[in-house]
Amino acid sequence: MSNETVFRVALRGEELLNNPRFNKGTAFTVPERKAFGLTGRLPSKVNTLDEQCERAYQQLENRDSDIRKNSFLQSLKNQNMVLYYTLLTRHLRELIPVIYTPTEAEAIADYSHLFRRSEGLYLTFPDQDSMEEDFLEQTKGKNIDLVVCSDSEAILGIGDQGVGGIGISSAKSVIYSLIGGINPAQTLSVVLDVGTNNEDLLKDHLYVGWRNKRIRGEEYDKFVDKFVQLVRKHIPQCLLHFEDFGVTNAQTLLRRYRDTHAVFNDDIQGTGAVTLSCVMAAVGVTNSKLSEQRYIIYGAGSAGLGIARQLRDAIVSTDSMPVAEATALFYLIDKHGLIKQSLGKANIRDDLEEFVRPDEEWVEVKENGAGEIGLLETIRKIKPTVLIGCSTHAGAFTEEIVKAMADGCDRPIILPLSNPSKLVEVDPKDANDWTQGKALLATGSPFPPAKMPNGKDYVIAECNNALIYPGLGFGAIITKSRRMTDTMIIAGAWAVSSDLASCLIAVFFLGARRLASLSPALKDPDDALLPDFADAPEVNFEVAVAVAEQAVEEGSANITWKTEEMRDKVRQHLWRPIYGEYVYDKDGMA
Ligand SMILES: NC(=O)C1=CN([C@@H]2O[C@H](COP(=O)(O)OP(=O)(O)OC[C@H]3O[C@@H](n4cnc5c(N)ncnc54)[C@H](O)[C@@H]3O)[C@@H](O)[C@H]2O)C=CC1
Ligand SMILES: CC(=O)C(=O)O
Ligand SMILES: [Mg+2]
Repeated sequence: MSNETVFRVALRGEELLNNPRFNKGTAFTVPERKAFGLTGRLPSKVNTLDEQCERAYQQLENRDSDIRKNSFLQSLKNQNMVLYYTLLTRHLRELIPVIYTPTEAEAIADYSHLFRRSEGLYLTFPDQDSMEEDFLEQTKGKNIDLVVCSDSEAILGIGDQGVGGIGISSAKSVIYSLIGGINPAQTLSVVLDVGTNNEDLLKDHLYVGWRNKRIRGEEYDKFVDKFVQLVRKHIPQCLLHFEDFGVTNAQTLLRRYRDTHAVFNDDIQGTGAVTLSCVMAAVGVTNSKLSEQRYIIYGAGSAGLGIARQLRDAIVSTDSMPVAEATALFYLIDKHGLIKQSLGKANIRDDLEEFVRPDEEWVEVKENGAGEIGLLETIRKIKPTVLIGCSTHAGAFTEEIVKAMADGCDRPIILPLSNPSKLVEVDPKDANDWTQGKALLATGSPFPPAKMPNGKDYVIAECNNALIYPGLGFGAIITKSRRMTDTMIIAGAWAVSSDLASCLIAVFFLGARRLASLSPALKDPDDALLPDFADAPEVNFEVAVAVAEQAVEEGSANITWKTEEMRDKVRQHLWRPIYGEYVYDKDGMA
């Protein structure tokens, strides 16, 4: 059970007050104060958690900017974990943007100036000889279920942030607990500090990371491998989540480790899953099928390729379309324009091979001023129904582009997904106005509602992987906690091929379908394409149940839960922030 109500605790006095996991501050009861040597260390009033929340919220509201609120919440997290998560839970919609995108991007970019205290495990390239010791210092006896790691090369859309990338590992871990229900004490946030190519950081004398150019090639691979092998050796049952790696390493690491450990790349798989849910909901509104769309993916990096593959795989499995035919529905555009044969090997990454368009398709299309087939040329020729942005190219979907989309179909599906908000490909309000409310829209960061021509609000769904990865991960964790290695093997018989990634993709697909089924737009076509983040815990509960059901049904987990008891079983594993009752025990938790 994740929510014990009586804790045997070995800490006393200052040590207890300084431990965020166990500290209750003014909520320590009188008997606890006596038992733990706290009476003289606290003011006499015993507060309820409600009162503490009220006070903390007032203090938060006094901060005049989101970045200051972010710092305040960071401090609170370091002081009192239950209060931190309770406050976030009670003001979820308001505070997610403060602890996650867009504000966390600002906090990461200014990490070395805002730094106060450690947020997790910092593994630095020159210190690799002591990696195992450092790793064990933070993991021993903790029963870690989840490790979130980043090498910081591609943080959100703001690029290489060096050691500051610990901020994204830590924010993603918090979201797992807040929305997914994973016990925060059983998560570990890691930054792999392999240097940085961010000149501003290298020049900054206050930079707290390793001041060195980014390590590449064999040295990098060995360093990351050393870390992954430690995870496998010491916490073999955990889910290892990769976040915001550069696109080449992201693909390579997923490929390299997916057969031997439960690894998950959020930018590829999580984004693919949430975008699939969003597009499923949108085609529900237009009363069409995934296989009846033509897709442009603008920005063919980790997210773009993950989305293309996830949508393509879904088309193959739901609409029974052959793989080659489904793949041909996709047009990927990157920095050098449409990805087509004549761009040549030098401009096309190997992993994009299957999506390369044949040149003969474009011989009659006039290139743009840069000598490329750009976004506009592609839209005019193929009349896409879906346009997805994950390019970090702010404002790329101009009025001309958006109107060209609307010229080609009645209800264009336009998803500018780049984060943070300032990098969005188009402000959804503009896209809505330019198409007289016809565009079906969702963004990667939160935006205010747009106005429909009839004066009604059009709620802009947030199509962010955080709406689905906590449930996917939680479902996978409770499933794999029994015997993950067997899961890989057994799932092979069920899934497309015998590797864990295929199993997870299949399982994720079910999670995505469950999320899509919760779309408000399916009840009212003018409503949001995805559920609101305020409902994210309930939504992710459903996702976790779907994932667990699938894992049990296919026999990929050694658990005997019956379908009808699945919801209760998943619920029992959910962690929620509550203060337990403490009993002093010198051999208890510390
Ligand atoms: N909403 C969500 O859940 C998610 C959103 N994202 C966002 O998507 C964006 C990309 O993220 P990743 O794929 O992880 O980064 P990435 O660096 O792997 O990919 C970005 C791609 O865009 C291309 N690109 C850059 N400028 C371009 C331009 N002017 N025209 C066309 N392509 C261009 C790059 O060459 C690269 O291939 C970021 O802003 C990120 O925050 C990423 C993951 C999840
Ligand atoms: C949401 C996310 O993972 C990103 O923007 O990178
Ligand atoms: Mg990311």
